[in-house]
Amino acid sequence: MLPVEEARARILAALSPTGAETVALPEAWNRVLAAPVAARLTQPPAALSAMDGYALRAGDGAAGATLRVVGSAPAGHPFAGRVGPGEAVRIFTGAVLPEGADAILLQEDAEAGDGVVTLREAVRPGRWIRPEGLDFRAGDILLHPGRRLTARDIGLAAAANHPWLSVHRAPRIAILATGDEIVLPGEALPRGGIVSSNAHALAALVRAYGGQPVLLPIAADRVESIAASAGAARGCDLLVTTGGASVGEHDLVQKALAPLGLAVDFWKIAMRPGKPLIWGRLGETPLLGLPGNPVSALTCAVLFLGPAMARLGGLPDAAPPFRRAVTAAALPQNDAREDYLRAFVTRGEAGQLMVTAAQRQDSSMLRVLAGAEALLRRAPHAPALPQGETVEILLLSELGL
Ligand SMILES: Nc1nc2c(c(=O)[nH]1)N[C@H]1C(S)=C(S)[C@@H](COP(=O)(O)OP(=O)(O)OC[C@H]3O[C@@H](n4cnc5c(N)ncnc54)[C@H](O)[C@@H]3O)O[C@H]1N2
Ligand code: MOO
Repeated sequence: MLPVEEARARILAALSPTGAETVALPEAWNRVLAAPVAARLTQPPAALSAMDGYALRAGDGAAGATLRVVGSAPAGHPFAGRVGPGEAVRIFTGAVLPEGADAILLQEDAEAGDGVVTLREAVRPGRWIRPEGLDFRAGDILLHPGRRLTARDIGLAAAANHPWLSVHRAPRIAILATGDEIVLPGEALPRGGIVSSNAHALAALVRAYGGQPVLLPIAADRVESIAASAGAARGCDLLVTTGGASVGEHDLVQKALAPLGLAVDFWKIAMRPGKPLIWGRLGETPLLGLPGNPVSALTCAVLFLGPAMARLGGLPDAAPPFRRAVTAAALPQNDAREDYLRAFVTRGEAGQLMVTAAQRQDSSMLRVLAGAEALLRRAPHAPALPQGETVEILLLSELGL
């Protein structure tokens, strides 16, 4: 069986980023930038006052001096003249510094008279002046491709005079749940019926990873039914199936899709939960076949679908963000499969992450998964560990899950 790392590498090697589309700035939040954002102007475009007060020549700025006020410069209305010796211009925050001036007297340090102003404090040259280009200059590259855009980035792009941005198209991920026993939440349940949680959980996960989920009709455990539903995935960037991945004669995903041109790259990996993972291509569409057990499906989604979506979405780093944590309870020896334990996380006295594996690890138990804060990685053949040892975890909240 294939090691987890190798399985992920093969998945990533088969995928390339989606094309670019242009979106208006408010739509660009959380999208991945596809082209560099260069400043279209210099910011600030000229030297500006950072305070309300008076613009003057620093040489005139001794405490006790009285200057003639020759004009006013509100923001957006630059003073047309020049500040000469013995003169000052009333100025406001964000206004262009008038020619000739090189210092600002704070309003709080000024005594305004009739057409004059007296300095209560000396001024310092350059104080309270934002020089031209303090933040950026025209042509500076402010944001690089591959960046997931934050609210701060949107502000920066707006300040640089970009009304639209070029971003990667959000990956379209088709989700196909299979199984005779599967019904949609809220439907009448036949005897032996199971409510399909996988499709909904996966759709939410796809959203959390910045993709667009496309929910296909549930397929029964019949070759024609699976083939018909899967056909609707054409045009998507990836088809994810759940269920029917294992070895039973009702586990039909591969059998149903083979006549449609399914080329399997690998099936079965050395991982728990998630052993019967399928990776291949259905015609043009990459296919990730997840196991039906809900915890297996979601754990595989974290370890393989998340990275696959990062690659499709144009992010430079697709590896899951493992963190170090300290065991708060002992762990047993592991077998040959890389194990991902549902685990609870607290903070130790020094702020370190402390992790405890849940007692029950059955791959059907969604309540345990929903209550867990992390997946705790156990390498193949990892030895038993006492309390206080370092392990690797994936923090589910950090993944937006
Ligand atoms: N003899 C063997 N049996 C099994 C093996 C094996 O190696 N030899 N592998 C086991 C492992 S590991 C897993 S994981 C499961 C995976 O099986 P399938 O992918 O074929 O999944 P199903 O059999 O269709 O379903 C398994 C389980 O999950 C429930 N399920 C399915 N779809 C959904 C859904 N959309 N929402 C919620 N729950 C779902 C289904 O009812 C089953 O209970 O195989 C083991 N067997
Ligand atoms: O690998 Mo299965 O996912 O053990 O439950």
